[in-house]
Amino acid sequence: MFTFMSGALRRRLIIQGLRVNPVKKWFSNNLCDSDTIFALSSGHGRCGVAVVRVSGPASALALRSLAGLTHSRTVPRTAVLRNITDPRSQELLDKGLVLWFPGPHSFTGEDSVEFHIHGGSAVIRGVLQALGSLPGVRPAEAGEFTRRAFYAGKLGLTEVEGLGDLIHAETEAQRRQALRQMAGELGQLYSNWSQRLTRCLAHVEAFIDFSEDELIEDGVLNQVDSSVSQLQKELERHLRDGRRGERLRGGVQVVIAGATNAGKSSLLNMLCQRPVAIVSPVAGTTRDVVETALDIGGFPVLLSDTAGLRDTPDIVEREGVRRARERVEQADLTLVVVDSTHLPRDLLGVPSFLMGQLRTVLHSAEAQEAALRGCLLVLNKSDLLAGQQVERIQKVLSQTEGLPTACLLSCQTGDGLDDFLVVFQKQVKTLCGDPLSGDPSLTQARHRAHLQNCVQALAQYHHYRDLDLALAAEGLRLALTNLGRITGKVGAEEILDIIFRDFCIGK
Ligand SMILES: Nc1nc2c(ncn2[C@@H]2O[C@H](COP(=O)(O)OP(=O)(O)OP(=O)(O)O)[C@@H](O)[C@H]2O)c(=O)[nH]1
Ligand SMILES: [K+]
Ligand SMILES: [Mg+2]
Repeated sequence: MFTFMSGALRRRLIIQGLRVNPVKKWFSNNLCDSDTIFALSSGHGRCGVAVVRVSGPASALALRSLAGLTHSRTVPRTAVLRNITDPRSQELLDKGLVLWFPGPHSFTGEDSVEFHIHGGSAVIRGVLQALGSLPGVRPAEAGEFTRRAFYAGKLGLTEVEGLGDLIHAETEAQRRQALRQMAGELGQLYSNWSQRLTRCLAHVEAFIDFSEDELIEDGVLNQVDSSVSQLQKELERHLRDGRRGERLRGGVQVVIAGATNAGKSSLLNMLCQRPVAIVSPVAGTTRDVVETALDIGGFPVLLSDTAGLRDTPDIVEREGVRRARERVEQADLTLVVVDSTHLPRDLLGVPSFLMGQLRTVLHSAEAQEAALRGCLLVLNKSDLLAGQQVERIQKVLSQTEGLPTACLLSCQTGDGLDDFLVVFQKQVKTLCGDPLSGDPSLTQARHRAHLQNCVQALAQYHHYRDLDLALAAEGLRLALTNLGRITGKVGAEEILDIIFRDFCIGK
């Protein structure tokens, strides 16, 4: 469309900082990239095989010194079984597999070597010390391999984060989400938005520069308007995801709450299958928040048991109750536990009794609809009910509207546990969403903040569009900067520092 744009305008865009990459400056200020680095890349502790990774210009030297291989005569990316010796003493350290990855076709983009050795601590120490004795070779800092890969353009920031998440993934669903992000789907989504925005900005700039000379077709700005509105819609939809991706990454916060002695700690112990919390007939046993991580059908859950809610003169218990309330406020899902032997004998009174319990736990006069959706009722101690009572209660509940799903169970006998788990899993799954379907999810608060700024900046465009086109363009530029911060195209030093700091050595 604007073939004339290539000259002056493009230069201006570059001067205004759109293509300048501050990452480079930051990198050279902070770490010396001419060093060759090494680290144990497999886990610590005794194991069958350990992987030691080397990256940087002296990798060929490491290959020759420890494995007696000349890089030019070694087949790239192919394992060879070699004696591994200490170059200082020529002492045999181990016999293992050696792989040569000449740059740029390596993870970091630099020359790299991998030593797959036996996992004993003396073997590992010997090889690491031998590498450290070579000139220009030093131990890697946390996350340095990934940092180099990022710098070499092998990974975008969202992919780096995906890789970090993959390393830390503990459940199936977390692994799926992380793999998807690492493969670049989230990065692609954001890059696509960036490209569209860049185009919009270029058109507005062109309009500013050339419309007076009538070199520009009418309707260009209208086109930009509709592209920006469309982008806004997509961004807002992406943001309106109910925090599913972030929840799946960090774990669903599930809080067990209710009156004292309802059996909250018993429920926690039953779900974890170990005695995490103290159970006793003494009301007010639990005071601290007791937290454990669980895998519920492939989804991560952080389950917290809390102090029983009651008024008490005991200051320690009162603090426990305060903490319990705080947790309930922050919870994604609250399991409200009720001692079912306390249900009114007249079953018609059951719904209003339960509503009263919910109000106490959720701490609002109206147990609001939204709060109720994040709730499950657990009617515990069903073993103490007379035979037909269970069915009668279930019947009343099935005919009542406006209450959250209720499950009758016994933490003593395990009756009703399977049905409860089905309901529980379903709720957790809804809260996390399916990591494989639809657009990839937003996984980090960092992305959310930048995207929100981006939406605001787009609003700035609309606001100034008819008042001052230069300010409107500034809105687009700001939006673009924020998208760039997510993918690392516009590097802010602090962001990079945080991301790489969270990595382990050797990754
Ligand atoms: N019969 C029966 N007893 C139960 C059941 N669940 C818990 N109990 C008993 O109820 C008492 C209280 O159980 P806890 O799990 O300590 O109750 P809690 O809600 O954690 O109590 P606080 O921490 O004091 O608020 C204990 O004596 C448990 O053995 C159940 O399903 N059936
Ligand atoms: K108790
Ligand atoms: Mg307890």
